[in-house]
Amino acid sequence: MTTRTPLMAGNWKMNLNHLEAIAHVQKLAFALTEKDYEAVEVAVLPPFTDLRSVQTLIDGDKLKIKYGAQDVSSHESGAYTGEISGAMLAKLNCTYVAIGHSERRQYHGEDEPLVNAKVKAAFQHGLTPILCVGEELEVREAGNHVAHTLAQVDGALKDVPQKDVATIVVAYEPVWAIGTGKTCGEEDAQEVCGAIRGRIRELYDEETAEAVRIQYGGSVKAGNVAKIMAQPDIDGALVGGASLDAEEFVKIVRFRDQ
Ligand SMILES: O=C[C@H](O)COP(=O)(O)O
Repeated sequence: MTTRTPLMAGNWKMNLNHLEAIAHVQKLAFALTEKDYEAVEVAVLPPFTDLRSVQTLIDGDKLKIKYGAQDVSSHESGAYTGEISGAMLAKLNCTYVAIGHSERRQYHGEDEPLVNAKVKAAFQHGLTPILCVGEELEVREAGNHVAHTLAQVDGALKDVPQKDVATIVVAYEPVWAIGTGKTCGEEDAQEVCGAIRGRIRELYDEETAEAVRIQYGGSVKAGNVAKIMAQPDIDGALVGGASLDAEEFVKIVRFRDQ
C-alpha cells in the first residue's frame, strides 16, 4: 500500500501577472480546506515575476499552498543574462522547480546534459525538482514512448545521489497531450509511469522507487483526473490550462469527489 501523498501542481506557464497571481492564490486559499491539505499537497508554479508576490501572500498568511518556479539556471551566479539561479529561488522559499518541461526542450533547446545540470543545481539549493519527461507524437506512433521517456530519466538523473532522487517528483507529460485536449488514456499513462518507477528501482533501489512521486500531465481536467489518479503509479498531476481556473483546479485537488 502506497504512502505517497498526491501532489497537484498548477503550472501557470506564461500566464497571470503578479496582481492576477495574488487574486488567483487568494481564490485557491479561500476554497481549499484543511481536509484538502491533509489529503493532497497543492502547489503552484507561477512565472518568475510573480514569485515574490505569491511568497508574500502565502508566507504572510501561513497558507498551506506550496509554490515554485518553472525553470532554474544550471549556473550559480554571474554573467548569465536572463537566468534565475537556484539560490534566488531558495531565498524566496520556493519548494519546487519544474525542470525540462517539453516547452523548454522544444523552444529553448534544452537537452539531457542541461536538464541534468539543472536537476543538480536545484538539489544544491534545497529545491525539489519536478522533472518533466515525455515523448512526441511520432515517437509514440512508432511505439518507442517507453524507451524514449526512460532515456530522458537516465540522462536527467546521471550522477544524482540516491538521497536526492528519493525526494524528486517526475512528471510524465506526453507532448502530444499538452494543451491539445487529447489526454493519454489512463492505462497508457500508467504504462509509462510504471516503467519510470521500474527504472528508478533499477538505477537505485526499491525504497527510492517507492518514495518517488510520479505525476501525469497533459490536458488534465476535473472530468478526467479521477481515472488518472486511480492508476497505481500515478501520484498526482501537473496541470497547465486547467490550473488557471481556480474552481477547476480545486476540483482537480478534490479528485476523489469527481
Ligand atoms: O505543465 C503542464 C503541462 O504542460 C500540461 O499542460 P495542459 O494541462 O495545459 O495540457
